[in-house]
Amino acid sequence: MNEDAVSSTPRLTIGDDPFDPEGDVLTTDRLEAYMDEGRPMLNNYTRHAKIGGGQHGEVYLCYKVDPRFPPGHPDRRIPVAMKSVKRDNPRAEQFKKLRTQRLPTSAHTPLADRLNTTEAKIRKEIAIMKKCRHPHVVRLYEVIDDRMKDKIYMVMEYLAGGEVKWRDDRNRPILSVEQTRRIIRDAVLGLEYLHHQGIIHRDIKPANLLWTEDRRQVKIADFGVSHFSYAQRLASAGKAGVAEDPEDPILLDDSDLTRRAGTPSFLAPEIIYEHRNDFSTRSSSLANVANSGSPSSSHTTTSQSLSKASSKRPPITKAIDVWALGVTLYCLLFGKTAFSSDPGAPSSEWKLYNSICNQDWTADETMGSDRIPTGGRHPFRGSEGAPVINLLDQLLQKDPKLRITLEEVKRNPWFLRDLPEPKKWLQVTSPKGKIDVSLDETSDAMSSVHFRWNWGVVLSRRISSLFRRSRDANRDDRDRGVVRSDPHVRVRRQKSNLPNEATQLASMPASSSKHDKGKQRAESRSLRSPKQSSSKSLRSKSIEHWPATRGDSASASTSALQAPAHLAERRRGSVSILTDPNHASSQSSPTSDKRRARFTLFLNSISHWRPNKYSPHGPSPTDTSGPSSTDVSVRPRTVNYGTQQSSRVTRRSEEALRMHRTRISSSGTLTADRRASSWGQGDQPIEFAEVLSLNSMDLSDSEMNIGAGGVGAGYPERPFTPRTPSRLSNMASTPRVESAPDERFGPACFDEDSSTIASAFGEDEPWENGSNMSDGEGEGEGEGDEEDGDELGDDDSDDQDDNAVTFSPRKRQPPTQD
Ligand SMILES: Nc1ncnc2c1ncn2[C@@H]1O[C@H](COP(=O)(O)OP(=O)(O)OP(=O)(O)O)[C@@H](O)[C@H]1O
Repeated sequence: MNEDAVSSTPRLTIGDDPFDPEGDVLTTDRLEAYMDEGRPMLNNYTRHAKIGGGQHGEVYLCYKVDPRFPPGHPDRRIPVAMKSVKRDNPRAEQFKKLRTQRLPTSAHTPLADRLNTTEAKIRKEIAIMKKCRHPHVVRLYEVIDDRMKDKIYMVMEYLAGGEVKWRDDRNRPILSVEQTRRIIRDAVLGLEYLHHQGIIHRDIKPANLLWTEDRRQVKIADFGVSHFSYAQRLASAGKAGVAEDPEDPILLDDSDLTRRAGTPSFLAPEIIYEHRNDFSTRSSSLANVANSGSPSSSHTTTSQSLSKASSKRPPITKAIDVWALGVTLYCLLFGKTAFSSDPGAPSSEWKLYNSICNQDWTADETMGSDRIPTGGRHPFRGSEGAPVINLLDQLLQKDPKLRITLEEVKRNPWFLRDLPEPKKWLQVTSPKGKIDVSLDETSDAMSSVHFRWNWGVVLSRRISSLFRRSRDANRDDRDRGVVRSDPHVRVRRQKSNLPNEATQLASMPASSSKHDKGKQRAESRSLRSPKQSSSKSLRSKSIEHWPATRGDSASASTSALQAPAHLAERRRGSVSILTDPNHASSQSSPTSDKRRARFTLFLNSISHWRPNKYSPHGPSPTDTSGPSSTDVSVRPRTVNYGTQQSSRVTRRSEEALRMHRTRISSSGTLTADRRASSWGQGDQPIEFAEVLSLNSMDLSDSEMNIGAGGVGAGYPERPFTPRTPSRLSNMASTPRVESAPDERFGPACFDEDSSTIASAFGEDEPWENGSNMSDGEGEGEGEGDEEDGDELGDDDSDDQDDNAVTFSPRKRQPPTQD
């Protein structure tokens, strides 16, 4: 390749365009491990240093190689983080045996297999990360899932700055208050986006906030224990914003809720609720203290909330992330966690939880490495520390119902300080403007039959007549327990035992699974008018009142108008037709509802027909008889290394859910009540013992902070050194510090205009890698250094031990991409 050709070659991409906010996550079902010029390769990725290791997996720095560029060209490689997690489930052995029998490779993964231990965990993590496209959330580019291998690989955006460090070895803060504000601002933006997507992170802490290479941004990482809440997504985005996801069964699986997730010091009081004391006496004494010292009013609020919080176990909602964010802010400001056991006393988990539930936090006289005076725990109004202490007070509100929301955090004066245009910033960073699920997208997502509402008027007339003819036939079919499907296939499905439509609308369908009930409850709740909601409030005490009723009343009322059609369609297990709220509200009339219902029936009748989607060799799309019919892997794009022929068997999520229900309800790992109520979506609170198995065991002080991380080694003497050597920095995708302001977001931003504003930093000066920003010397040594023989040597030895991957010595032909 000559110079000119190289310079005109488009920038290297991962997948089609990894930085395209709309870009799909690539799914690759073949893994080839080989040595190329002495380096281990995994498909197109050269593997380098190990940059992290978690409970279940390892994270490696890798480089995507673009063969279009000659060796040595700066665009030939871009860094990525590759996390590998070993499939480790009870069926692993069985799989191995099956593999040796040379069963054909297929992405057709029985759902039951997806719901086991580690594999289920990573699949859920993947499913959640696939939903995320935000400048402050670590981006997933590709999933390499070769069923013949023991590991699943996640290729992610590489955050070269490492995790946020916040304390020195003597527990003193190492970040300035201004730096802290910027970090928290980034985290709030990322978290707000996640919540809007219906995702509860469950493990917010400094160690899960990763710096970009230039340390101008942090991004939220590690979705290993995150939870997708259908109700939350519904509340944030409205019905029109909730497209069914092919990975619903994985996302909605909450068997992990029976395990406590998160890091002890960052757990919200409602998670460890049984550790609360009887607050009635305690709260009054705290209130007295609060009133005696002319404190800011916020403390009184916290104290009063203790007694209220004691009456009943509050639902566990996204507010747990807000609490954890409060603890994170506290860590950054004070160099220690907000709650701990009594100093001097032998530490125990029980004491920590007791402290979280029952004790107030304290504030040092100064905060940050710049030692700004706080004014103590109860500063006078107008004092320098009052705004931030006040914010902490609201974040660390023990009663989740009274806890500040992220929307409110964003309006806090301390939080907004130093932003040039706060109003514009608030406007641009609102996730509500970011997620517009168009009708096209939803119809595409719901069914492989492409249906556009733009054609609706014309089409409706045509298919109304068609429908009239087909309706009776359909009805007959349904009565006989037959579903229309692939033109060549007619199979029986479980016959509904529901008496009639009216009964079904009035109560939850007896034939629908428990799994779906929580979803239905959440939907029907959001469909209620505010008035109806309030009249139901006595009945639904454990339900979180999602902000949709406040902020999205238009879509809520629209949804209410759509309720009959929607419930009718759900009753039949059909695809949902999602409409543009404005469009729908303007057209809502008995006639249009009727028409919509007809469409629903029509789609229901044809939705099982997906021409050319099935492999001729795959199982029947509607064959529900065996485990092989449970594949849910609707994958938008697949790169098939070695062969261009895809033998994917896709299945609509609705079918998958049905399969899933049958399995789950019989296995007993998931109940709607457990899922719904533990996340504030259901009427029946579960026994807390089901969620937590708390053992009061003694932990040392350091153990208590396990996972909190944050110790900056060598602070403050050692200057900050970027983890990625400068030579490689030139190749990194993230722009250098000197870059123009608009580029600061790097290629992962949404668009140029919003990127400047959307930056939590809100200003153009480069991030100061001050001497107090120690990165831990040696931590990144050799990382990413392509010439570093030791590093590769390490990798090699790892590889020899790695029974999941064997790097064959042969040099492989460059793979072809879609
Ligand atoms: N995208 C990334 N860029 C840079 N480093 C990363 C990235 N993802 C993870 N790491 C590093 O790898 C470490 C482990 O990653 P991660 O937390 O995702 O693994 P895990 O198995 O889920 O860990 P844990 O069991 O602690 O939850 C992180 O602490 C971080 O230092």
